Amino acid sequence: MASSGQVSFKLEDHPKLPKGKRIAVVVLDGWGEYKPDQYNCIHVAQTPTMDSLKQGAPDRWRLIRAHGNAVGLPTEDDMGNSEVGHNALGAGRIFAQGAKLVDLALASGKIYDGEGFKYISESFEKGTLHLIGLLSDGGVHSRLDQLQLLLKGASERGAKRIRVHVLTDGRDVLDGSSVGFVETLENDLAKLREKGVDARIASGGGRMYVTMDRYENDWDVVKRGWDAQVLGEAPHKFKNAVEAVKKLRENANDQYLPPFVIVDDNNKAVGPIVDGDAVVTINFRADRMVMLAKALEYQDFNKFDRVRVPKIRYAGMLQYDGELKLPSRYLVSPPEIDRTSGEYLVHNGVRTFACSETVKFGHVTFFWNGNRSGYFNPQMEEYVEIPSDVGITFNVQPKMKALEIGEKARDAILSGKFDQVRVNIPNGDMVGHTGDIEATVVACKAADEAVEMILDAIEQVGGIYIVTADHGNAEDMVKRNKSGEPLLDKNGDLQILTSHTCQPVPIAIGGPGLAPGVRFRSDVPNGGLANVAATVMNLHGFVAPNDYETTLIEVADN
Ligand SMILES: O=C(O)[C@@H](CO)OP(=O)(O)O
Ligand SMILES: [Mn+2]
Ligand SMILES: [Mn+2]
Repeated sequence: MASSGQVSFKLEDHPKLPKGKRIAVVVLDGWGEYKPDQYNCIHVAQTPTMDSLKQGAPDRWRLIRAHGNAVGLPTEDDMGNSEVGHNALGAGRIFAQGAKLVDLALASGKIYDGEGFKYISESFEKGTLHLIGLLSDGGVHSRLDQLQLLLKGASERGAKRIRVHVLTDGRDVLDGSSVGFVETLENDLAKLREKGVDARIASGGGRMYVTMDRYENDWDVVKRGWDAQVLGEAPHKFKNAVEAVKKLRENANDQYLPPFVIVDDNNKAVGPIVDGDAVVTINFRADRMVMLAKALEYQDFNKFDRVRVPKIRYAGMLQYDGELKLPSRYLVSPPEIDRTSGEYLVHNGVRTFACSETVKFGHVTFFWNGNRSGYFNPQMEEYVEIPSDVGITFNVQPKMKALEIGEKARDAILSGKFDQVRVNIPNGDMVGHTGDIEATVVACKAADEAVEMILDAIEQVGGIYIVTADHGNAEDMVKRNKSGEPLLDKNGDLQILTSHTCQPVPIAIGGPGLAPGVRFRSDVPNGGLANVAATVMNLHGFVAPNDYETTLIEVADN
């Protein structure tokens, strides 16, 4: 690719496939393939369009891998997620992802030799080290064991006063598990205190209500976190974090716990962030940390009144946005996802339209383009964001904006202004995360209707479609034992699975513009999301770069 230090973005013509077809690239979020039982909401829902793709031409529908090593995660037990899924879909290669890079940096100790750690450690003598992030072993945004290692490593390297600001999960792990995670953390902090380190939990709140908003859907979420973490103010005050989580769970689940601060005997917050302190946001995943990173780092900031802006040394676990260089300091270098398919295609004349609603908008833009904000070429691309509903859990509005996304995609296809129309349809995932099975069934139906609308438009213009998903979610809503039987909790209730899964996802190609003889190859049995980019490039009439994962399709002579 690289010639004399410069990347050539020119793609070779495909020997058999024509250019100029209009192509819809549809990503169903959280739509895996699993056995058809009553907890498989995709199976229960009426999904005639997706069913017809599956039951249609057998060599134009298959399953691909969307979890573990196939998307650059540390182990085969790691479920897929939107970040790594869309990265793989867009970049056409498998990059070691944040989870893995942080593991390696912690294991080798290199994390402590980097610029980022040196920078924050200059505050250790006089200031407090604050660690803010998601507290679970979900492995999607962060991992408890990484936090534990960092606590140990930082205290061994001079951090004398440490405050942890926890965000409870219940989305990548079972609801209710936050109590156990906070207990574990409290034990670790107690051990540090025995060694003379003044280490405590300072504040907390549920990830979906405090701090971890994304794509600027609702700045109030970040403000609630700021007030607790930085200002030491929250509607709920407790002496002890385990007690806080247990009490607040009486009225909310882990994802939505209201903000709380831990106070001392004088009712004073034990860990506001003040001048001279160091802050690390411990999530490796970008989307739900970027907003807080902006609030912590930007001098000019008007999204909410920060009241007090402490002079701190701030580092992200990773750099979250390569284009914005945000945050400017970080402990571990992010994956260098370069030469994404989006960048190649605009250089080769492919005009692109991308759309989703706010909560998934960055998935088909930012993640698709290798964690990069903005256009490669504004003359060739248009990205449309449909505002998501704010302040609700999506089980009350399970249709979300699927219809609107379908309409926008349809109009973009019919307009003739674009060669690729790319969408993410969020319903299976966003409603699946609520654990509400009935609502998730409604969600899957709505997603299917959006697909139908897009395929109709492709039919009208003689185009091609490629329909796939980024990882599983709605196809399995219960926790199961090894033989696949649903597990009950100690009260005899079903254990609802709010998280993603390790299931494969479907991929289907078709449409009147698909050249005769195009079919899935049989010699890529382990194909995964990273094989999709080369496939899409072929359908646009190009051969993918040599180092891309191989295409899933071939053209049979007939
Ligand atoms: O909501 C999120 O942040 C994750 C789950 O933690 O889901 P997705 O990867 O589908 O965005
Ligand atoms: Mn997703
Ligand atoms: Mn999800």
